[in-house]
Amino acid sequence: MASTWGENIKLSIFGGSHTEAIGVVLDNLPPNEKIDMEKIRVQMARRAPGKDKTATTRLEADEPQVLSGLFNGVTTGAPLAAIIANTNTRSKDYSDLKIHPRPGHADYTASVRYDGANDIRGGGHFSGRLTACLVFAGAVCRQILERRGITIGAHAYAVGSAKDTPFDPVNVSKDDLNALNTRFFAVNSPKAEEKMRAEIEAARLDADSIGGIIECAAVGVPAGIGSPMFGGIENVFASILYGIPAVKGVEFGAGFDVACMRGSENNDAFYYDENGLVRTKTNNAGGILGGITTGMPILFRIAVKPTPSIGREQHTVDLTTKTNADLTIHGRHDPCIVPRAIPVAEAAAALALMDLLR
Ligand SMILES: Cc1cc2nc3c(=O)[nH]c(=O)nc-3n(C[C@H](O)[C@H](O)[C@H](O)COP(=O)(O)O)c2cc1C
Ligand SMILES: C=C(O[C@@H]1CC(C(=O)O)=C[C@@H](OP(=O)(O)O)[C@H]1O)C(=O)O
Repeated sequence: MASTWGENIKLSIFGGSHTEAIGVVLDNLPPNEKIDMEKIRVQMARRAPGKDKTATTRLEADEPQVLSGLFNGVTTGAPLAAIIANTNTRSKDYSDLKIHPRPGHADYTASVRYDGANDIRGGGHFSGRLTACLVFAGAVCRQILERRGITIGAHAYAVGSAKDTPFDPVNVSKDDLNALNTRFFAVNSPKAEEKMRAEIEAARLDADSIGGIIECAAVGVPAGIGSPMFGGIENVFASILYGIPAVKGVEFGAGFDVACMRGSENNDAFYYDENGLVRTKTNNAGGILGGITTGMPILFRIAVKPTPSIGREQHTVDLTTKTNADLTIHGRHDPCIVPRAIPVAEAAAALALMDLLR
């Protein structure tokens, strides 16, 4: 499987939702970087399952066990390897799904691709559980990036029809991002969180699920990072963001809205600020021109689909009898993926920047 990523750093993720553990190897990190395990735990806890009514009831400690690459609290330069135990599995919920693939999940395509040998339990290697590994690796990288003046933060931009206050594309600051990037279900406006929780609860009570959008920003990234044609910021970010299960769209800056703008409206006018730095008056470009950073905040949004495993009866097929069938899924699923995926988006951004800066 293509579970290895990165040009300059090498990220490799292994395991399945119900295997003994999942794990991650991250290679070519700079040596002698101090890594605070407590900061890693804060990020892991933001994503961990079993948190509240917006999440799956599967409860996992998500305590990473570092096997190598850290010694006396600093990176050694050797591959950093960690595992995270799977303890609260309930594999019987999945016994029927090899025959009756879940609409919206990877059961059918995985079975075709891997000749039926794929581990179906908990979604196997396709599970959102694997994002615990992304968060671990991202939590390491973001500590290194912080020391280089880079701060990353994200919030729930939308859940169903409930919307949060978006980032100010020009002035989003380190303080704004630091107010978000250690929180569960981070939002700019508490009112928005209330409305989002109501949307999630309504879907849950309806034996259904709901999607949304996560907005993420990185500030302090100097101008001049990234390369044409395929090594640009958009290329590198998109390739890791699409590795997050359930992500179906990625947009940068004004994104798809540019399609209905005129050039005079979309172009971000340059000016020199009081420190002699080139800045732009607007930031429709999301901090990226020609794949290269402008020095303005990098801004992107990801569209997260509604959780495929829902409680309602659905139509599927029986792969053994080759007939149409009905399916009722038994299991513990997130009614909405957005709240738990916020730290995952930040982690992906940290990995992308680490790769681009290395
Ligand atoms: C943090 C996170 C949690 C998820 N939780 C669930 C879940 O509880 N149930 C489910 O069916 N899918 C869940 N997903 C989504 C599926 O893993 C995903 O839809 C599936 O692997 C198919 O991949 P695709 O949606 O990218 O096509 C979750 C994804 C993430 C990132
Ligand atoms: C365990 C996690 O989320 C899981 C992601 C997931 C899926 O299909 O993606 C399905 C569920 O797995 P299970 O049926 O084993 O409970 C979620 O609980 C996690 O994110 O740590």
